Amino acid sequence: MAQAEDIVRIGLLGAGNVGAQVARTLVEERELISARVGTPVKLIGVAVRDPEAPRDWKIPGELLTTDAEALVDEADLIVELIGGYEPAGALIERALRRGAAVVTGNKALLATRGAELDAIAAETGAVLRYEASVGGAIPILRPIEESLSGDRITKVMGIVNGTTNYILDQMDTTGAAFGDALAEAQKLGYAEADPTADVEGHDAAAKAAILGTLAFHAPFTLDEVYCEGISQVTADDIEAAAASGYVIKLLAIAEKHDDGAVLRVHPTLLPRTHPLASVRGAFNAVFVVAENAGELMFYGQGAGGKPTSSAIMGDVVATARRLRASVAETPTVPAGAHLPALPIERATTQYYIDMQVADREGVIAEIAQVLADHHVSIESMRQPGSVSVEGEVESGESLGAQVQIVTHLALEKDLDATVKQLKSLDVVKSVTSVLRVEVEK
Ligand SMILES: NC(=O)c1ccc[n+]([C@@H]2O[C@H](COP(=O)([O-])OP(=O)(O)OC[C@H]3O[C@@H](n4cnc5c(N)ncnc54)[C@H](O)[C@@H]3O)[C@@H](O)[C@H]2O)c1
Ligand SMILES: N[C@@H](CCO)C(=O)O
Ligand code: NA
Repeated sequence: MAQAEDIVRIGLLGAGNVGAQVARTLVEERELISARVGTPVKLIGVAVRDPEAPRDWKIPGELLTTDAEALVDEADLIVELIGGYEPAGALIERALRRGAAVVTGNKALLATRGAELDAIAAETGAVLRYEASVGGAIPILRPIEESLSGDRITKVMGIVNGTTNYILDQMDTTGAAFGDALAEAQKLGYAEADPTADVEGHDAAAKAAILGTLAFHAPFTLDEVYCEGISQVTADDIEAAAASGYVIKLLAIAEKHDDGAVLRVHPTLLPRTHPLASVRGAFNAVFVVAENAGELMFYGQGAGGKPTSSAIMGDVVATARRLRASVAETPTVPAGAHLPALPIERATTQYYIDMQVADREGVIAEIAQVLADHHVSIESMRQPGSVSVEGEVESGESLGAQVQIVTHLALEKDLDATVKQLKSLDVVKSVTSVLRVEVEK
């Protein structure tokens, strides 16, 4: 596309939370960005759905258009910030097919059609970059793709959704109600257009698929990620966790095994001393473990218009430099690469089990035996004291007691079988919650 000393013509699709900030930077900081690229850059148009809509930054009227396709056909570099599958997917494909570069933050699309879009880009020699899609402002994809390209990554684990971290943090620290905390996260520009994607873990799962793909050099898709969101996490769970010295976080984990990889997203208990436990508000943090590098931690603002625009602009500068230099890129995921996604039953982690049990002798021994029978060993056990069951208690009936167990590392398959058998015991009235625990990084 652009030749040396040419102007790099940039087309922006979407001017919402992130897009408006990107437009502002491209207009107000045009000289700086051009100097960083080494070639003049120019924002030639901003495709929007409604030119009259109020925005966080007022875009000059002459840049606004509702004809996204025409803009795609004219620009050297397209920044896609509409989000969702369509029309974003078709517009990105259209740009790549004509060899134009694309910068996007669209994790939902990348986690479903990433390999296909990469293949189109490879075919036409177009550049496709998406640093903003994971961890907002945090430089995480480029370090994985470039800085760690001479090492073997074995695990990536982190807090990658700002909205849910904000909600859990507010519930934990201020006792805010779930709905109020979500409304605030939406107001602050952290949430997806449909916040179900955040709350049910789909956004984090898309990010897990992207992280796994780049870390393990093989394609993984959203539907290969085991996913549990935070809608089942109650204020009682958070309180019980706090009483035992834990905090609940939604973690995304991609773990390499000899014969594949387990990718999973679920609420997780972390000891308050764990580095990820202190990640507050909409901040994100990602641990990367590599054979030679050991443990690395990346931390920063994971959501919000301005922070995310920083990652978009980094990709814009890097891409515009590439257009100018016309250097071919070696793909991070080689054509034909394949690594099986393993089922959640293959995951190994620690577990927290909270139960209401009969308050009588021998109960603990009976429970311990069930765990032992399934090769699940106990790290710690608490009995926060007898608690009353709700409603009327007839005289002579036992009140029941609470038992909280944290296991050592166990296989998910064994844990499932353990919980199933515990539920069938007469002495176990109910298993109130089962949560995975990460004690180690
Ligand atoms: N907000 C964040 O913190 C954040 C962080 C990282 C990545 N992202 C991703 O960036 C993208 C944009 O996020 P956002 O928060 O800015 O979303 P947003 O909903 O605020 O903005 C999207 C904009 O696109 C517009 N739009 C919809 N259809 C259009 C069309 N056909 N043509 C032109 N414009 C159209 C909408 O009117 C809206 O203004 C999404 O893919 C999101 O997942 C967002
Ligand atoms: N909705 C996303 C935006 C950042 O990708 C989040 O809350 O993390
Ligand atoms: Na990022």
